[in-house]
Formats: sequence, structure tokens, C-alpha cells
Amino acid sequence: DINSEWECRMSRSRKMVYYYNRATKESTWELPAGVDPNTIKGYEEKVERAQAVDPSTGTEQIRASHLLVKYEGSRRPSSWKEPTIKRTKEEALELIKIYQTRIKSGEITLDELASTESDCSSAKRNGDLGFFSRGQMQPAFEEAAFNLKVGELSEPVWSDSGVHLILRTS
Ligand SMILES: N=C(N)NCCC[C@H](NC(=O)[C@@H]1CCC/C1=C\[C@H](COP(=O)(O)O)NC(=O)[C@@H](N)Cc1ccccc1)C(N)=O
Repeated sequence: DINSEWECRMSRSRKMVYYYNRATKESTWELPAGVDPNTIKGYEEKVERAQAVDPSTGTEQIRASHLLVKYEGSRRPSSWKEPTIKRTKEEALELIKIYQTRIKSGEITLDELASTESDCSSAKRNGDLGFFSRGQMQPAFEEAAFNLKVGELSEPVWSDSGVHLILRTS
């Protein structure tokens, strides 16, 4: 039937999803009238990924929130919370593990905890970092964030800034 003939494809040049009909060989930018997108091969991941592509650079971008705990050896051992951060690396890890347990138990969300406990200025935005593509964040942070599924919380991740919990949101 008409639904089974359509499939989703990604236009390399325009970095946009288009629809191709295998039977009639026609292609169109808009979802063909009367076709249920859920019956189109490749709809989910193509459209999902299409939204995650930064149109200006064509590179994949994700959105994440994080909770950062700094320590005396952080590249900038200061934050909106404390002018001089003195906790040790071990103490920072203990703290982040307590936060991780509280978030995983459902007692509190990362957003709520980041807003009061994160040593990053993004605490003012409940830890939200907005969308970012590869090449912007420190390597260890980027690697961990891009390997998360949407909605997944990371294990403790070390960067030069300190230790983070990362929640991928988009
Ligand atoms: N959205 C971007 N592109 N902003 C530039 C990110 C720079 C990048 N930052 C990091 O990799 C870590 C991981 C996330 C936060 C972060 C570090 C620090 C805290 O650590 P510190 O630098 O005192 O050592 N927070 C930031 O940078 C904040 N502007 C993040 C932010 C805050 C509010 C709104 C959006 C983003 C880097 N290459 O250093």
C-alpha cells in the first residue's frame, strides 16, 4: 500500500530529511499527504538525527545538563558558591557519588540538585548547557556526553574543571 512505498532519506547537500517513494521514484521535502510517518522506513532515527544536526555546520549537536563539583586541583578552584574551593579530589568524588545515588533513586532530579550544588555557572540554568557539537567541551566531557542516550545519566566524569554528572537531554 502507499505507506510501504515511502522511505525517509537524508539530503547530504541540504542536511535535511526528505521522502522517497521506491515505487514511483518521486521524492519530496514534505511528508506526503495521507501517509502515516510511523509507517515510513527510517522515519524515527532520520528525523530524530535531523533535528540534532546544527544546520549551520551540519554537525551533530546534543543538549545536556551537568552538575560540577570542583576541588583544590581544579583548573579554576572557585565558583559562584565558594570564592576558594578547598575540598580534596576524594571529597569531590564522594560528594558526586552521593548526588548520583540521590538522583538515581528518584529522590531528586539533576536539575534541582545542580541549581544549588553545581560549581558551574550553569547552575543558574539548572545545569543546562544548551546545545553543543563536538569540539566545544573538554575531551573527556564531550566523549561521555555524546555516548549517552537521551535521558541517560552519566557515571562521574573527570575534566580539568572537576568531576561532573552529565544528563543528556536532547
Ligand atoms: N556552551 C559552551 N560551548 N560553553 C563553553 C564551554 C567551554 C568548555 N567547558 C567544559 O568543557 C566544561 C564542561 C561543561 C562546563 C565546563 C566548564 C565550566 C566550569 O568549569 P571552569 O571553566 O570554571 O573550570 N563551565 C563553562 O564552561 C560554562 N561556560 C558552561 C555554561 C554555563 C552557562 C551556560 C552555558 C554553558 C571548555 N572547553 O572548557
